[in-house]
Amino acid sequence: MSKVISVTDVVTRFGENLVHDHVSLSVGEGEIYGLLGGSGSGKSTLLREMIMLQRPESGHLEVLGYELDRLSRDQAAWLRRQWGVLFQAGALYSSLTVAENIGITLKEYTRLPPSIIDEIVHLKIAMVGLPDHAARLYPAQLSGGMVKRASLARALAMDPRLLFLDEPTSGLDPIGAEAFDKLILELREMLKLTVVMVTHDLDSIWTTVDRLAVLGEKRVIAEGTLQQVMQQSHPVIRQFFYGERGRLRSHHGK
Ligand SMILES: Nc1ncnc2c1ncn2[C@@H]1O[C@H](COP(=O)(O)OP(=O)(O)OP(=O)(O)O)[C@@H](O)[C@H]1O
Repeated sequence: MSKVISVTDVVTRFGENLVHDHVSLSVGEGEIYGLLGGSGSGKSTLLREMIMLQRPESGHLEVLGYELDRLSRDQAAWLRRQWGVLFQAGALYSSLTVAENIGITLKEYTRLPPSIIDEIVHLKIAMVGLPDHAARLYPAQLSGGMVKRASLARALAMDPRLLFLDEPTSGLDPIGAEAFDKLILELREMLKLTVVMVTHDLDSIWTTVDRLAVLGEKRVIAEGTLQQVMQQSHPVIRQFFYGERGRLRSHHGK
């Protein structure tokens, strides 16, 4: 499997706070890759580094064959259009309708006529399982699950090859979270996406993730398939998957 993201020896520091101390991992094409770890272990920061919102102090990140610290402006602009991002809070513009939120990047980055943009917007709305009338609603008129789906539709507006998700199921009830996981799996199949997902939702990990890295103690404690990672005896991993009582913390099998 070819690599689409390589993180090599990344060191990240905020003032005195050393967050990553030589973190390395790689994401293969077409994978749903989970970034796991306790609160403050640097998952979101690593995701932000992958999408060029932040730079590490040292080390290398390579995405789709490009080293992120050696890009021309044109290459950086091209690369930014190869991914869609779903941030934790959804981050839709509250003064725009769902359709306007989804169409905004198409308006900005393409010269497509409004009628075609409108068609694409409605296609994306259908793709994420929202009813067509949701196009006319404002974010405040949506349920939590609908906000996630509308944000996902916006992330998919430019037909990205990569999708970055930061805690996609947080704030959803178990049924909503399960439906969202199913949607991610369907979209990966349909659109041949590679997905990087920050999560600590165990059910989500069981059902969606192909490979994962567990961050802890400022580094990658384990990387591999769920089976490979669960075989590790590191206390952080035992605690994460087996909890205080040493019993497996999820009922779902993959
Ligand atoms: N912009 C910033 N300035 C200063 N410190 C930061 C900044 N961003 C993150 N940090 C710190 O870096 C550490 C890692 O934060 P990060 O949000 O990446 O962790 P996380 O694993 O995603 O945590 P959570 O699961 O709680 O979201 C934390 O100690 C945080 O306070």
